[in-house]
Amino acid sequence: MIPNYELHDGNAIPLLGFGTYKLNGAQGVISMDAAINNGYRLLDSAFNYENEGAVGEAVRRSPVPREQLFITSKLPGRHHQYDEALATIQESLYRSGLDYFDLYLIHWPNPKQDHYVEAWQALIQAQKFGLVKSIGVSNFLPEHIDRLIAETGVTPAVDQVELHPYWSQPDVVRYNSDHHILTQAWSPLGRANAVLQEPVIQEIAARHNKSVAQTILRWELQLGVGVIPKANSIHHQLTNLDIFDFELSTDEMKRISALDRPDGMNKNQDPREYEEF
Ligand SMILES: NC(=O)C1=CN([C@@H]2O[C@H](COP(=O)(O)OP(=O)(O)OC[C@H]3O[C@@H](n4cnc5c(N)ncnc54)[C@H](OP(=O)(O)O)[C@@H]3O)[C@@H](O)[C@H]2O)C=CC1
Ligand SMILES: O=C(O)C(=O)[C@@H](O)[C@H](O)C(=O)CO
Repeated sequence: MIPNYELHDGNAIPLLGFGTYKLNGAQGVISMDAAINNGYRLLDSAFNYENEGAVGEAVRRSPVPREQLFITSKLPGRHHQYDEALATIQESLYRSGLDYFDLYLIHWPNPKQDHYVEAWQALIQAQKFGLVKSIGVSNFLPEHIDRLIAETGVTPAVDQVELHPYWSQPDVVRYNSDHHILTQAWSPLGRANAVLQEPVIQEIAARHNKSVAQTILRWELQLGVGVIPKANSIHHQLTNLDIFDFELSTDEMKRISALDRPDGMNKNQDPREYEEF
């Protein structure tokens, strides 16, 4: 039901996945388990979410074979130095109880700290060791990716960035597409902020008999972007999957894209400045 995208390394990734930020502990496992039962195959986690153990437990509880699931985790900023990065990827695996991740990302470039190139070298090595199948980055701008390619010769397979109608980053999406890097949208629903009350999208959604959230996710897919909405609510989980039976027109796509605004970032986490450890 969910289409895959073929990454430049030959691996396939579902274009719609399940975000797990803030899904922790037993309730987190229940929510992730429900998501898999409802049809999601990709779970997006991170070392810093402190829920890699819950992700692993949901995978083990699921009747879906491990090889049909796609599990992502991410390297935190405090462990960018090469040896620490490799040990952290191993620690992520121990926490999850999994043998490998399908995708591992550098969570933030932290350009002031300036160790993201050696973090990338560690991800390249982890892929060679078989700890991770695909490697990528998150919150990287073209200038950061240019440097990774220039200094290592290896292009990330994925760039996971903030993307929703108020912050659609067309330059990043174009750069990634030109380099066969899949852009994946985090907070694709703007973390349920005012965008869900946006009149332009309400009008377009009503025309298609869909919700605003479904219309936004559809707009993102038609931009060529993967999406990982988080939903604890079962109703949200199900409706977010139901976005493959309608299509937005070119004009509707343009009207939603026109909502982009200079102050549209949700929490002012500009990767040029923001550092997360
Ligand atoms: N790489 C990075 O730096 C980052 C990555 N991420 C990843 O991206 C994922 C998604 O982003 P996130 O920040 O969680 O925000 P989302 O944009 O996915 O929004 C989640 C919120 O939207 C609500 N929601 C979900 N579906 C619907 C719907 N159909 N209608 C109305 N409301 C809905 C959820 O409610 P409820 O839960 O109650 O159902 C929740 O409050 C994260 O979980 C994480 O995996 C996020 C931030 C940064
Ligand atoms: O959720 C993530 O992946 C993050 O990187 C965090 O920055 C998150 O966006 C957050 O809101 C932390 O306060």
